[in-house]
Formats: sequence, structure tokens, C-alpha cells
Amino acid sequence: MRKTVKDYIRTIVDFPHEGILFRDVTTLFADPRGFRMCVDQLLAPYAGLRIDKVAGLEARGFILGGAVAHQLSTGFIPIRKKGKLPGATISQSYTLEYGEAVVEVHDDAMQPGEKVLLVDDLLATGGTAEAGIRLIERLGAQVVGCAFVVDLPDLGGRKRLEAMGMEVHALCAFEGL
Ligand SMILES: O=P(O)(O)OC[C@H]1O[C@H](OP(=O)(O)OP(=O)(O)O)[C@H](O)[C@@H]1O
Ligand SMILES: Nc1ncnc2[nH]cnc12
Repeated sequence: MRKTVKDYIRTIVDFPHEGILFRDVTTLFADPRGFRMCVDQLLAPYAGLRIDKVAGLEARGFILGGAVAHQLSTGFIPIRKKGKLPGATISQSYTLEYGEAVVEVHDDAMQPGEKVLLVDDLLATGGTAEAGIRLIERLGAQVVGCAFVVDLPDLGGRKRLEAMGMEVHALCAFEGL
């Protein structure tokens, strides 16, 4: 039987903490057929739509977002952890399992009215993606979709983003944490 995207994803038990099943996409990215399938499936719903920019969330969203932007012939915008971008930025804080984190984008990375596709490898609580969406919207651009390889539905991220009016696309789901 032909392998699906999900078949290429490796699960590491107890990383980074005991009790966590870490869904490791490096094995998907390392396989030429797997990586191509994954990028093709991520962008398929958006073929024919106007997309001005693809935004990727650090770090694994950069690998996917760059490939998707290349395929769609758009620019790529990195949304980075605090302190990494060299130009003037706007910042958005979000909640992690323990404490808070901050993501940033260059304040001239998008223009008002531009249509942006947000890409990341995995949707868990949705905190990271929500922070990315808020940054894009604060620049006056519009998020036309949020595309992920993996959804962890038990952590509620999809519901959280859909409650914000977002269109969420994920290639596969893993039940449990
Ligand atoms: O939906 P959430 O609960 O916000 O979790 C999802 C985020 O967590 C992971 O990144 P991580 O924060 O581990 O950063 P990294 O990619 O830099 O390792 C993943 O790549 C997503 O960006
Ligand atoms: N279970 C998980 N596997 C990989 N990345 C994650 N980010 C948050 N939860 C994760």
C-alpha cells in the first residue's frame, strides 16, 4: 500500500518531557517522496486562490513555508521567536505549557490588504498560530488559511483557530497528547 504523510512521521516517547509523545516530522522531511507529498498536499486547497505571501512559524514552519511559497510563486515571511529579526518588529506574546513566549515579525513584512497563508508543522494548543495570526492582522493583512501537517485535536488548537474565524487545513491527526 502507498504510504501516506502520516506514515512518514516518527513518534518519540517522553520527549521533551515524560508523558509526551513527540510527533517528529524530520523523518517526513528527510524522505524525498514524503516531503514532496507533504508540500503538494499542504498547498492543494489554495491552488487558484489569491495568495500574496506565505508566513511560516519558527522553526519547522520555515522548512514547509519556504517550499510552499516557492511552489505558489509568492514571497515568504518568517515569524520568529523574540530577538532574532534584525529590522523593526512588532511583537505578540502567547502562553506556553509553562510561562510565556513572544513571536515577532518585521513591521514592513506585509502590506494592508495582502492575503497571507500561515504554515507550520503542527497544531497543538494553537497558541503559537494564534500569535502569528494576530501579528499578520495587526499589519492589516488577511489570513486566508492556516495549513499544518499534524493536528493534535485533543489539545484544542483547531477549535481555537476556527473560533477566530480561521480556515484550518491539516494533513493528518494524532489522538492523545
Ligand atoms: O499549538 P501550540 O501549542 O502553540 O504548539 C505548536 C508549536 O509547537 C512547536 O514548536 P515549538 O514551540 O516547539 O518551537 P520550535 O519549532 O522552534 O522547536 C510546533 O512546531 C508549533 O510551532
Ligand atoms: N506532541 C508534540 N509533538 C511535536 N511537537 C509538538 N509541539 C507541541 N506538542 C508537540
